[in-house]
Amino acid sequence: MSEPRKRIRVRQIAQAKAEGRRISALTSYDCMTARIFDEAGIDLLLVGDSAANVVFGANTTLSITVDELVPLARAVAQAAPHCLVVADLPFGSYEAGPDQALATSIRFMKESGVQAVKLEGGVRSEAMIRKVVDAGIPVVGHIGFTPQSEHGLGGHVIQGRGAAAKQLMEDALAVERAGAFAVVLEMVPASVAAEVTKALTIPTIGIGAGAECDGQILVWQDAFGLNNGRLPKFVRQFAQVHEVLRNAASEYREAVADGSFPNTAESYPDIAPTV
Ligand SMILES: Nc1nc(=O)c2c([nH]1)NC[C@@H]1CN(c3ccc(C(=O)N[C@@H](CCC(=O)O)C(=O)O)cc3)CN21
Ligand SMILES: CC(C)C(=O)C(=O)O
Ligand SMILES: [Mg+2]
Repeated sequence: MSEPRKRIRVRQIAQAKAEGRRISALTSYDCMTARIFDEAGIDLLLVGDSAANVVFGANTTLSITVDELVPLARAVAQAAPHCLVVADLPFGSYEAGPDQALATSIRFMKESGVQAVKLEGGVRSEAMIRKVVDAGIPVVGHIGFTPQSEHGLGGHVIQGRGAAAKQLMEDALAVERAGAFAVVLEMVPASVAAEVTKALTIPTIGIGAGAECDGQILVWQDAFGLNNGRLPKFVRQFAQVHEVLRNAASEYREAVADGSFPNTAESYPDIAPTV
């Protein structure tokens, strides 16, 4: 008999890099997808502030609040017993300083049951990461294109190209030095991400950062084709869920319209049949 699958912990994520095993990560925002991705053996689930876009319909991630993200994080943490579950700290919930970062992280740990938090920024966020880590809360960093600063960065701009590679490396080293157990690299040239991955002892998890990162993450609605809008270049569609759901909804509508749903088996008789 095989041993029951245990929850993946920060230690196993670090081990994966040492042993050259790639880390698979996806976003999740609800109990149903969390259960499915857990069953599929995904290592890490991120309750991303991208919920602002793919759950609440906003154009940027800036508007989502801690009060909005905590219940989604609770749903995911509860439904995924084997994945390492990480929650994003929303914009405005940690930048004021280490004390704010810790207070928000403690809220996520107490109220949602996630096992780690993620926050954006390298050198500029070093003190915040250190404070949270020192309280015993595992932290994932996030550098390169950081969506919460998209207005400052001037849109969805590739980071770390040419001379900017040096700053990206400094950000990566700052995140590692501060005690983060992993770092997301978003929208950076593959060659630069490869250099950063080699320079760090903690795993890099790429999104638009090439194949040489220690792991990959995608927003699930992009990866599985629920989102059929314009997708970033780094997305591969592994399924077409939008079509599956639209066809199912059309069939349901037709069955209701022509009276074929519900049939007798889907209805209650007045008196239960005797066996
Ligand atoms: N659905 C979704 N997927 C994501 O990957 C994602 C979010 N939402 N929300 C938070 C951030 C924002 N991210 C984004 C959003 C858009 C582009 C994008 O459109 N990129 C274009 C080029 C830039 C442009 O023209 O705006 C590309 O083709 O890669 C990239 C990353 C990544 N994250
Ligand atoms: C795309 C990932 C890394 C993210 O931060 C999010 O989904 O919010
Ligand atoms: Mg995010």
